[in-house]
Amino acid sequence: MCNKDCCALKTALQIRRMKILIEQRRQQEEEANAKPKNIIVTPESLIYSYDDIEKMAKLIISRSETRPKFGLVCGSNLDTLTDLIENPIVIDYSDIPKFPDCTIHDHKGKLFVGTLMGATVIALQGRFHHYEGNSLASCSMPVRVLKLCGIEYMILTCAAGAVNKNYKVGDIMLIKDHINMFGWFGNNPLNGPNDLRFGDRHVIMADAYDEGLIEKALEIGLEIGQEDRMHLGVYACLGGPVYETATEQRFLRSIGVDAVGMSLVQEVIYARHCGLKVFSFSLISMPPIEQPDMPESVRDVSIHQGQIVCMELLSRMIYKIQNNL
Ligand SMILES: O=P(O)(O)O[C@@H]1C[C@H](O)[C@@H](CO)O1
Ligand code: HPA
Repeated sequence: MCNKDCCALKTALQIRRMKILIEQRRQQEEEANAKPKNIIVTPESLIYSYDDIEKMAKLIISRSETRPKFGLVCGSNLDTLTDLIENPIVIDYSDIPKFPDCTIHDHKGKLFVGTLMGATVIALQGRFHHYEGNSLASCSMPVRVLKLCGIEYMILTCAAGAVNKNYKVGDIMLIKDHINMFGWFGNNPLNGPNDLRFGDRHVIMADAYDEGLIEKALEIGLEIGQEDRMHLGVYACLGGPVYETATEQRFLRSIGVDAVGMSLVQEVIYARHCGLKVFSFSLISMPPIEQPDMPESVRDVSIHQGQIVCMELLSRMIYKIQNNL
């Protein structure tokens, strides 16, 4: 299913050609970086320097005895994912120099370092959203910190509203692709001078969501008998904090979007820029606009059931990856 759905344009040949082009441009970029800059907008990429990121990473890994393999960002309604982490060391964001504050419900501003299914995991209980007043580079900065901590896999989660009429509250959407509305209008966390220590100037996004990891997640859905609750879909990031209008939702549906949210894609961009493998899923927290809204108590129960499935999915994913299953 994945091969068919996961982008017709993603042929191996096309990606290889793009990689050759990127390699050719690396040298030009090194030369260009050495020249004085003539920058007309405040560049996102200058907000955190490599040194800033390295200092944060050193502080975090000094608290861990083993090398972390997995990074996790817990979305809204998904802070309970950190309950899976054994013997965690917990660091307040306020103790990490230059980390912004979390200002919204469910995002507690705590970083966990610990073990999950035998692997060392660094989990962020709280992300930064653009609508809170953060630049996109600040929103995605933690991904670079985790990269310098040594992780290989970036697991990104979020709450989302259903656009696909077959989705229900409490369902899980495995993200196979996204539409980056910010990017359409020239707003990208990579805007500005590129630091080659993180990655190349241009980033291929046609294979952003790792197909092998999606396959594993689909297998897990079957193993735990939750395949009806689990979907494979396309996420669109709007700016928030307002929810989309009915017309916006119909428009999103018409262009192939299955769920809509206010985050995640900028983190995926940073993760792919620095070569991390990405696995992402959304917990559906709002029904599509055409479905009648449900009483709060019913919605809470459905979300709670979804949270439990997300916990099972996460721990089995880590187990499978860790044991090459
Ligand atoms: O961090 P995520 O994307 O999970 O949070 C979403 C976006 C809003 O902050 C909130 C809306 O319900 O959930
Ligand atoms: O319904 C939604 N719409 C947009 N963003 C969201 N984030 C959580 N739920 C939603």
